Amino acid sequence: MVSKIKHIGIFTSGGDAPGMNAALFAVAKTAESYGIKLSGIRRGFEGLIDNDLIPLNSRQLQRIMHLGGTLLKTARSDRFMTALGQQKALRTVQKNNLDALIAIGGDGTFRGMLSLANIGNTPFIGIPGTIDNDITGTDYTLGFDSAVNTAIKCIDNIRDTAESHNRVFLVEVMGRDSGYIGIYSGLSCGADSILIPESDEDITYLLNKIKNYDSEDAFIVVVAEGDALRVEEVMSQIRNVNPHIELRVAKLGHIQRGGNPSAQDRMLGIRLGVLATTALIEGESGKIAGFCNNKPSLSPFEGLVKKHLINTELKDLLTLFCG
Ligand SMILES: Nc1ncnc2c1ncn2[C@@H]1O[C@H](COP(=O)(O)OP(=O)(O)OP(=O)(O)O)[C@@H](O)[C@H]1O
Ligand SMILES: O=P(O)(O)OC[C@H]1O[C@](O)(CO)[C@@H](O)[C@@H]1O
Repeated sequence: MVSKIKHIGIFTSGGDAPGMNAALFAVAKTAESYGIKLSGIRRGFEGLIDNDLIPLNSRQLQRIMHLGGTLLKTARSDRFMTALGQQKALRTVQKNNLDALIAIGGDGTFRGMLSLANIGNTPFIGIPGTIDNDITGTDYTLGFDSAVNTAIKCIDNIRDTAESHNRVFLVEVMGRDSGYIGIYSGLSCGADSILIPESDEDITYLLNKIKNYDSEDAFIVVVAEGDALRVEEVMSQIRNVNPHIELRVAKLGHIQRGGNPSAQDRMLGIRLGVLATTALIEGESGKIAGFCNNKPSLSPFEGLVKKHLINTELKDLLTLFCG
């Protein structure tokens, strides 16, 4: 197939996520197979504003596709939130004769791409890359599985010490507005309680369970960072209902965003990279590449909303195991 696209620009934006390098590798490999030039834009929208481009090839990416982070670096760009920043970004696209763009990031990145689309007409496709798994149009985002695996390792370690001391532990996991890391890691570690932004009943379950708690067993509470009740507030509510227990807090933080991607994220990066590049070549634009029910899917950016809802099956699991 002869494509009108001769030169693609690609960048990573928002929080880094394990698997981004695998996706870059797959885009490079696919582009090369069609004789398309690939340029990497460094530091997300910041690099687009500053005309910070580097050539990319699959050989160089093959050697680092197993690493976490992103070769292209990433950023949260306040300058791109302004009309001036967006104009400068568009000039970079024109100056470098970029025929199409691929953005790897979260929902903020995709909102940014929509702003760019409003002032220019460069075709673009998004690859969902965020550990939060808070995007519609795909069952899983790049980096989520690795982040959950990292959180699980940490919580397992915490259980060892909690069991030894008969302690109650509050473990805060990441997820700016999303409880996906919380519910997956909590269920996988046998947590006694899981607090997520998508549930209102979870704190009631927790307080009911813990008010008369008097046991030699550890008691693990996983709290999503985005939950309406912050860890400190949860701690004080627990102390109010049961002042006798020994309580400790562990915030896992950015540990969850680093590390080599899991097999699942490497494969997802490869699949999404190929899907996004071939979609552009076939004339698609304004879509997010994803996998739904294990099948490739392209969803329009316009319909994109943050995936706030935890489905009924997961909610039922939460009630069964933590209710
Ligand atoms: N409404 C918007 N208009 C224009 N640009 C935006 C908009 N929202 C976000 N952006 C741009 O996209 C960048 C990335 O967004 P954000 O920081 O929300 O991360 P993200 O892509 O959602 O990833 P993560 O889920 O890892 O946080 C922002 O720093 C900003 O430059
Ligand atoms: O690294 P930063 O900019 O502090 O962002 C932290 C946020 O990014 C995320 O890790 C998503 O990338 C959220 O879970 C978290 O709230």
